[in-house]
Amino acid sequence: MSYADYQYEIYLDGLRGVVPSLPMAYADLEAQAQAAMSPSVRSYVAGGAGDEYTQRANVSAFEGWGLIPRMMVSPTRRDLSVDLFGMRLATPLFMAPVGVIGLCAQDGHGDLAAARAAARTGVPMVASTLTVDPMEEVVPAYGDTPGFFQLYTPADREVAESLVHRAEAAGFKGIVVTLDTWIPGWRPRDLTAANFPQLRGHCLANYFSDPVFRSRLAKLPEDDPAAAVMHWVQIFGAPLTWNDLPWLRSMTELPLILKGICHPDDVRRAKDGGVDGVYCSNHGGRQANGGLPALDALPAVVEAADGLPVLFDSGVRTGADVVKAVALGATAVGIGRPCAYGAALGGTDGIVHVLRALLAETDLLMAVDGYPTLADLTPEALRRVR
Ligand SMILES: Cc1cc2nc3c(=O)[nH]c(=O)nc-3n(C[C@H](O)[C@H](O)[C@H](O)COP(=O)(O)O)c2cc1C
Ligand SMILES: O=C(O)C(=O)c1ccccc1
Repeated sequence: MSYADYQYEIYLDGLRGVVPSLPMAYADLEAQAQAAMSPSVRSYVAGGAGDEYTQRANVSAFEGWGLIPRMMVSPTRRDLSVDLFGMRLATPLFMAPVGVIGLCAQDGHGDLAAARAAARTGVPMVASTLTVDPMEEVVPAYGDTPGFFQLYTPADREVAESLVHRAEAAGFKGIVVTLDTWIPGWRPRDLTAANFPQLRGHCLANYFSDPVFRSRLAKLPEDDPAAAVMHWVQIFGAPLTWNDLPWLRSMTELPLILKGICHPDDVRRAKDGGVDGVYCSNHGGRQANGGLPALDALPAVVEAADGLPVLFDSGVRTGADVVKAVALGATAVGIGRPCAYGAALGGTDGIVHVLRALLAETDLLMAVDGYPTLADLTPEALRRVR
């Protein structure tokens, strides 16, 4: 069995007259999923900051590199597995944290859909702080696949500590602290519709179920949801400084990963502060417009990380993108919007399809181009084409 076998499965189904019900090309996935979403979920998921230049550049940056084919390697068996924080993962993929993926699934439980997709594929999910279902209900659906908890660090430190301790107790295998979103970026699509899902009370289950958060309220969220949302607004974001890293580090013995790191100096400070990994990302161009595509930030981040694991996301749409990110030094590659679109079209099955298609294409590229293991994918395998 290899990931490439997904294509034989599809062609053999075709002999029985069965054609795939889910899209094969990313452009079709995106178009069909956006059509299936409500206008408010669509603008939130599909949109980004400003005129979305950076969001588009994240995707087109991959076209700036070409993989050089190698022949006579006979890569009949490929190895896509990676070591991450002492765990052996079957593939380099993970599901990037997507708050509101919960709302993307037609049944309104997209976090559980993603968790079940993790169980079925072995691709870990990084669960957002912003989920429809509380973390204690998400983790059991992971099966044997490890999962990670993404923390938006609340200004109320005791709430932050409570969330992290719950994440540990729930069984997550690492904490990803997102640094680039203590305040939302300027998002014209959402502003046009005056639409921000969390303000309407969506995806706040981790807060509303939190004993410390609840202890701060005059009336419980069940009795006065509007007041609970307003309290959430007040504590949601804390603009952290490097002086806060010792506190973050002290909160957990689980692997600690900082998300949103794009500058080599920030990598060095993170390393000095004892993190276990850095996560190079510009939040899919949702936060700051006009910046460097995340892929272009990756090589310097990898160099400064000097052996520390580097997670990467922003703009990954195809197997070729996965191969290029790995060749530029990513230890693991995060899939964001494509999973949300998979959830919109087919819940768990839709996400599983998106992940299997990405893995099949990655595996086939390694086969056709003669790179049997991820370790063979180095910067020398790539050439800048523009
Ligand atoms: C709808 C949506 C919600 C997101 N929510 C979160 C979140 O809760 N926490 C977080 O760290 N990143 C969040 N992200 C950012 C993703 O983790 C990831 O960085 C981004 O999706 C990568 O860009 P791409 O999807 O265009 O590849 C979100 C992204 C999207 C599209
Ligand atoms: O939409 C996002 O990307 C996101 O993660 C977020 C969450 C809360 C406030 C602002 C942005």
